[in-house]
Amino acid sequence: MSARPWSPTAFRAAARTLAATGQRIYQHGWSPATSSNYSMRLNDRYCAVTVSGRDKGLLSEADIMVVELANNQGASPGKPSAETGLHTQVYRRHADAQAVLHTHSMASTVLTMELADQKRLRLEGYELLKAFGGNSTHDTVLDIPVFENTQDIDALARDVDAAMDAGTITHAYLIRGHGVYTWGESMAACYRQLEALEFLFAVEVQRRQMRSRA
Ligand SMILES: CSCCC(=O)C(=O)COP(=O)(O)O
Ligand SMILES: [Zn+2]
Repeated sequence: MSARPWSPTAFRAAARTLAATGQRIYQHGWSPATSSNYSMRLNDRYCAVTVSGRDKGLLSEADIMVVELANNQGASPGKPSAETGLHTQVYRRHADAQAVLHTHSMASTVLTMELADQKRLRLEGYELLKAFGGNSTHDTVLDIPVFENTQDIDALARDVDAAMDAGTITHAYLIRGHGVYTWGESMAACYRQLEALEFLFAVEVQRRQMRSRA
């Protein structure tokens, strides 16, 4: 019987998965300069999350720690991601969420800055929209809300929660000039969504460039 309120075996497995996933994401160029954070649920009270400021290209199991979902406090050694509150908001809200990924790609950064003061990005008509849970056709629309960037993560988490109350967030949200958050019922599902999002963001950037040159 573990003395801790989470299973050490589950923590080690999550840490391995997070380290491997982080390295994979870094290879795509979506987590430059120590940016981004990743997490996995351990149980209904705790998640494993990246330690703040770690190089994601070198991410190892030692860069993962435990935080309590109710209060964002560390429950194992380390300083949790500065954006932990955006991960715990998802786990508190969605009992079926098992993984949360946040990246800082070139495409999400350019796109959200180019969207100026628009409050959402509309993705429409793409076959890859079928990578998102619940979609079985390209003939659909995915609206991704864009929040203004802020250093007040508690306030941003409250705004995201309110948008979820209003039903305007389904699979992901963007933060202007910053990046994207997405979540899933497994790390595989979450990663698939992230990969689809990053691909479609890059497509949208390229389409805008082509239009501006025409
Ligand atoms: C150098 S990136 C600025 C902070 C940020 O947006 C981020 O994603 C990484 O923060 P963390 O505390 O998780 O390292
Ligand atoms: Zn960030």
